[in-house]
Amino acid sequence: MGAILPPEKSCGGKTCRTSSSIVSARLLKFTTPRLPSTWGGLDVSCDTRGISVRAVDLGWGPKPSQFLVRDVSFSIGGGDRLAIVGPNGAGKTTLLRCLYRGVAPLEGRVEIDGHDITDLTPRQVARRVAVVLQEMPADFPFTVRDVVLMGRVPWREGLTGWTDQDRDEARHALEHLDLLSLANRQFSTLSGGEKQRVLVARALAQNPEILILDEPTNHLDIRHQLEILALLATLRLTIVTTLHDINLAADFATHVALMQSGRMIAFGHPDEVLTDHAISGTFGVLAERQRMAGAGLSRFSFSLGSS
Ligand SMILES: Nc1ncnc2c1ncn2[C@@H]1O[C@H](COP(=O)(O)OP(=O)(O)OP(=O)(O)O)[C@@H](O)[C@H]1O
Repeated sequence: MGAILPPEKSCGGKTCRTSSSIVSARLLKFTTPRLPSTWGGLDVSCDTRGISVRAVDLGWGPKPSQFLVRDVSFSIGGGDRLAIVGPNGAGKTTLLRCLYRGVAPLEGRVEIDGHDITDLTPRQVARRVAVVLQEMPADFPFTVRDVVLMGRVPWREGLTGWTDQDRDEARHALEHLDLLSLANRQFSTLSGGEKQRVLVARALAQNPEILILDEPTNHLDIRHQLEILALLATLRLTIVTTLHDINLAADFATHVALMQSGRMIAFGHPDEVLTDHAISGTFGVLAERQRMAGAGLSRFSFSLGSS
């Protein structure tokens, strides 16, 4: 199946070939078992590239006698998309925290672009890694534009105000997430799905090389789930995301990590990791991959049978 290449356009003074917004992301078919690899050759900030992420024997817990994740090792390259899947409480969010330096590992290390993340300053990390978490700020007395501009904080020098570049990057991100019409709305008045898109826009305004997301499809209806993942799949960033929807993970990711009880029990290509046997055993359900008529599509169906 051929890739759909959006036309080149000028945005923020740069020429980019990118899905110009989430609206055009709607054109991207998200029903294929695997996104065509050429879709990964597009980006939002036009000149950004993803960088590698490596975890080596990683372990963390609130105290040394209580590890919540342990012995986690994996490696992905620049521009790869890793989906972390697993049951509730498996340690997915905890692993993400280690990856963006939200906590310091008790064991092992995380490397980005070959550098131990603990050797980098918080600002250096913030310039390379953007994070979209599940928790939403409740009463946030800022407009959508202000929230997205906050993504530019790591790039601010001293006490200077926002630069033209900051405003351009924020506008660029708003445009890509189809949020320009909401730019002057108070963030607190938005729906859950709209807030989610704003937080993704804020992360993109940060101009990161790695984007880490915790359940980015939470709060989104089916259409917006497909749109946001299709948009993310066009980025040239390295993406690490947790996803509860196995079918979305299979479609979106170049790599899948399966977590159970704080351990990464499988890592690799989605077809290798997401097998009936592995999903059934890990989630305690009866999972069955069903081939769909035409186009070589397949989908998991789930039931509460004995696994
Ligand atoms: N700071 C902490 N102190 C003690 N226990 C914690 C802490 N943080 C998380 N946990 C526990 O560790 C386990 C893993 O939590 P985590 O949020 O990483 O799981 P998850 O796989 O992301 O779950 P979910 O799919 O429900 O979001 C859970 O049982 C959680 O209650």
